[in-house]
Amino acid sequence: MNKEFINSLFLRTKKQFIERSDSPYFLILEVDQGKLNYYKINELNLIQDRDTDLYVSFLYDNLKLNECLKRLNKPRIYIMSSNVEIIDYANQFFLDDPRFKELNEVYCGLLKHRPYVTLSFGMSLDGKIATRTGDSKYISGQKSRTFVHQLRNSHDAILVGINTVMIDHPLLTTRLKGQSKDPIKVVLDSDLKIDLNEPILSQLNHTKTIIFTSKSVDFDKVRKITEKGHEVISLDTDNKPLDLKRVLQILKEKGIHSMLVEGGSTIHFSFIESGLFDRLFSTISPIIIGGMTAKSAVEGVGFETLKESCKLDFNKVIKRGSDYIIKATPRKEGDI
Ligand SMILES: NC(=O)C1=CN([C@@H]2O[C@H](COP(=O)(O)OP(=O)(O)OC[C@H]3O[C@@H](n4cnc5c(N)ncnc54)[C@H](OP(=O)(O)O)[C@@H]3O)[C@@H](O)[C@H]2O)C=CC1
Ligand SMILES: Nc1c(N[C@@H]2O[C@H](COP(=O)(O)O)[C@@H](O)[C@H]2O)[nH]c(=O)[nH]c1=O
Repeated sequence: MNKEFINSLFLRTKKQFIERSDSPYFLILEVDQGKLNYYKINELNLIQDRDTDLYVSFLYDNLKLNECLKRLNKPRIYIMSSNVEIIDYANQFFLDDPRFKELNEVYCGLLKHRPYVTLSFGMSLDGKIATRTGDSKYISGQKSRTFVHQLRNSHDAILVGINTVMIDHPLLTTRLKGQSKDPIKVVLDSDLKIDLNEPILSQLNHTKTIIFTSKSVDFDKVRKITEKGHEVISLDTDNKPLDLKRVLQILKEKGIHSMLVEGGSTIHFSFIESGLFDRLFSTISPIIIGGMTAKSAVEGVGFETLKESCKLDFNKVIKRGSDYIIKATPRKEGDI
């Protein structure tokens, strides 16, 4: 794909994207051998890039998208939008259509130099994500956990911090009825503390795990991990915490376009503080955990003043079983 071409398109339309509340999306089709089969180009005013096999169209409604996709034969599809609802819709559409499931070459996301980042956590009514002893499985009820597995299914990767791995020993797989896809697992672990017997490093796991570390780590351990089929990426510094921008950039270069961040509290704060997320799902369950030392959903050092705090918009409240899932997105500058 010609990134420069796409970037220039994005820049040209940025103003329009931001100003319209029903922001349009554009569809980029990379088509087999330059042929658009069974498809009337004029219908969507497709623009063709001279140097590549890319066709671009600006779309305003989902119906047209359905029509267009049904007629195409083996396209690679990139749907870009500044509107997360559209991304959700498009993800849903492709997941429901077996033809596109097979293609597995669909990218729905924002045009950025990093993956599209979704934060998700399950907390008690009093904002705790674990008890003081670290017991956390599970705070969320069965139905909201299914929702989280749907999120896992629709993201390319899932990221957690090393403490979560060491305390929870998670699987981080997608467990849904019927066909589903496991995300690539990503762990931030500066000192490579991860135990080789962790479930996410077991060979029974289908997708690989990428561990980000700092420069000085035990190379023998790195070898053992890579022999199991996983990857260790050492950032060229011993600075702590690991540089999230760099981590995200590397993941994007590896073809990871969307990433779910599932904790814990320290990781959440890092993403929030640096503004490196696009949406957040907070699942609230009707239980109270209490305890000064029990982890809250977001910790780290926290913001000093309310002025500095992270402002969000509530977009949606979803009821799943006895839980409420709140979807929120970062408030854009200038919003009230
Ligand atoms: N209910 C829920 O939804 C969830 C609950 N949890 C709970 O959260 C708890 C763990 O949370 P917590 O202790 O905060 O630990 P985290 O899982 O957030 O891991 C934090 C560690 O990650 C490493 N790290 C590396 N780079 C970064 C970075 N840029 N930003 C932040 N951390 C980085 C650091 O260790 P180092 O310096 O060694 O690299 C840091 O101490 C567990 O009890 C778990 O059960 C976790 C997830 C979800
Ligand atoms: N406990 C908890 C969550 N925990 C997250 O899920 C991970 C466990 O995944 P798995 O081993 O695949 O089931 C755990 O390490 C943490 O990242 N998430 C939620 O939505 N709600 C919950 O109540």
